[in-house]
Amino acid sequence: MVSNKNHPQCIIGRVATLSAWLGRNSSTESSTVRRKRRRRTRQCRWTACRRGVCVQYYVGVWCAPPPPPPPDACRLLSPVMSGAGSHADREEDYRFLHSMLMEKKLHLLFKIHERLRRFESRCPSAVQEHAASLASDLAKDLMYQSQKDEVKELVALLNQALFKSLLSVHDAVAQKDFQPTLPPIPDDTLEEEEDSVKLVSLVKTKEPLGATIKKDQSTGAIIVARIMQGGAADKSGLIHEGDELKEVNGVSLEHRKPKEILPLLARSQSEIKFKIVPAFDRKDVSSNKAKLFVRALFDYDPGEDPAVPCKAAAVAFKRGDVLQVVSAEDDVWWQARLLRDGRARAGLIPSQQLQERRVALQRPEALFRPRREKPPDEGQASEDVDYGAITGIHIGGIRRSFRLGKKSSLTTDAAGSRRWSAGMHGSVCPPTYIEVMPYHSPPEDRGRLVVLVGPSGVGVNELKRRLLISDPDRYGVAVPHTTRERRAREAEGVHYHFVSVHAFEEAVLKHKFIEYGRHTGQYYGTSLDSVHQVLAKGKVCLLDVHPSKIKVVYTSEFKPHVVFVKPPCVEELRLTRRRAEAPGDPKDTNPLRIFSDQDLEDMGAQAEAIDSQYGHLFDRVIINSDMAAALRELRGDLERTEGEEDVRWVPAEWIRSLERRSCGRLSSWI
Ligand SMILES: Nc1ncnc2c1ncn2[C@@H]1O[C@H](COP(=O)(O)OP(=O)(O)OP(=O)(O)O)[C@@H](O)[C@H]1O
Repeated sequence: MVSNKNHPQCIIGRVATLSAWLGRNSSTESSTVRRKRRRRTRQCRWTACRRGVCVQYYVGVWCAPPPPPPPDACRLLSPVMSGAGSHADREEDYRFLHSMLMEKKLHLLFKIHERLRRFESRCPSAVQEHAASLASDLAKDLMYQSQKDEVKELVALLNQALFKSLLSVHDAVAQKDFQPTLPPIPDDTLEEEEDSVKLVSLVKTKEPLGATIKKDQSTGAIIVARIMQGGAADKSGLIHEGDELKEVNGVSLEHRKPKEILPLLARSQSEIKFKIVPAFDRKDVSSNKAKLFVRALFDYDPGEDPAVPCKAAAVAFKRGDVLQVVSAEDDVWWQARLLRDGRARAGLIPSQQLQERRVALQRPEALFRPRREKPPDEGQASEDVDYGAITGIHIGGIRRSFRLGKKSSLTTDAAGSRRWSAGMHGSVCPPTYIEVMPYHSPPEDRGRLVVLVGPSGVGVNELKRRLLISDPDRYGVAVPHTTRERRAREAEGVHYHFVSVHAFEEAVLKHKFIEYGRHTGQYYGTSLDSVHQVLAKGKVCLLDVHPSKIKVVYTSEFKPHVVFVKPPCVEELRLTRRRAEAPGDPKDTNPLRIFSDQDLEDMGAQAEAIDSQYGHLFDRVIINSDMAAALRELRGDLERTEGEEDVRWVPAEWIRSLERRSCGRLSSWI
């Protein structure tokens, strides 16, 4: 709100004359005057009309036409370059000079310089430095003078908090009142050997300072170790990492330990004064504000971390949380904001490197063993229960999944862990962070892949079946392939794709299956093509797979929504599952699925193993205690994610699948 000296007409000028305008119809102003006024005024005004009376309020700056631009400094670079060729002896020198002078940042600097020069030449100065008090006086005067609606409206406007803030900002700028006034520097402040001491005075608020300090082991000096981005120290722009703190509120910090300094800060009332020796080679971190978003693949509680430099400055998070990394400069501790927290202030989190080291120290050796590929017969298929007629609708693909068999003999803890570690690790990368980006699915993108995973017997099939019945137009399942004979009432492409052994094995070799297995000498499998067919109909394709197969469809092409169906605690399982009925045809030869105590315990153990190894891929966890409630939750979740209100954080690799290099820093991990 600064105006040009030659045209000193700013808001205060207008407000001061408003009382004289009241009651005057705007039509009394000549159209030429109005035109001129409009031309000179930036487009920030509003009009109040009451009973034919029109009052115009102007907010803004009256500007003079801009002076002619000075010669473009960027254009000067071309002749410099063409002349440089003859002076540069070596091709290498010329190329260096060329890249330096043609650097985009250099050109931007020139542009900024030119703009500043142009602005400076206008000598802007405020015509009124006390707009806020003037407006407040005016409001008081008007309040008792007239009962007209226009007067009341003007008084209301002048009393608006936003308007008052605007005027006080104007006054602060006009008075160049940008910082609290510092007391004069005492004569004895500068010791002889210190030629560069800075006195910083910060107004104390409830907000923490947002900085950590440490003692330099070699010199004993107290050094600013970290400045949290968005914190009070960062916003002040006056304290930087590496600065040496000499005094706090006049108290010397010599021979003091960092923990003795905190009480000094706490003791100060309205202002904290620092005497600082600025860091010699301070890096400019302001240009380095990263826009890196990551999803945490582990839980982190600073309270439990003895190595964190400052627990209060650290951020606690849960696996699956999205964090914005604002500084990854430090190899050990990054600074990040927790998105669900909504706070602007960043805190410390372990860097990817640190977390990898920690995991490597903790992980049992078994996890580093090379992965053993299982032959398809080994536990991949357990049984095949045919589809059934569900309330009159034949729905293909309802079957017991090829997930690890519930009748597996691998039920002991040791066997269970062997099973998970051997078959489910796609990689030996330790889980740290995965780079993610926000993704809004386009409204026309109706087809969607939903992957359901869970331990055997938890109810994945039952949930899928009920979801299909609830809305067969919206949901679909991939029709599986089999090499067994077609039975009566079975239709090709509806219940199964019946193919020869040769065709099946050829498809296996061409990696056309998401998963496949053998049962009683026959192949069964779910192909990528059959998923495509469901999606092509604009339906949500429900796919239940063994968790180790998520990675086959965890691609930018499918962008699946992964739901983990989790069992409740064993006591609750006992109550709800003891005599659970099997899905499908009630005339089925095995209508009841009987769960022994051991089965229920195994289910819980499997769920834990799946969760710990694949949890980072889950978009949603649904606990299937009461079937109706779980179904409601699943439907609600799918409907919500189909809508536009939820932003999905998907692996950056999906979004930038064409620019693989960009993910080099944080490789995605499955
Ligand atoms: N919340 C529940 N309450 C009671 N019974 C349930 C519940 N959820 C599932 N069941 C029952 O548990 C049995 C197993 O369910 P389902 O076949 O859906 O499991 P699954 O996870 O698909 O197992 P698998 O992969 O081994 O086929 C079924 O008889 C089903 O009716």
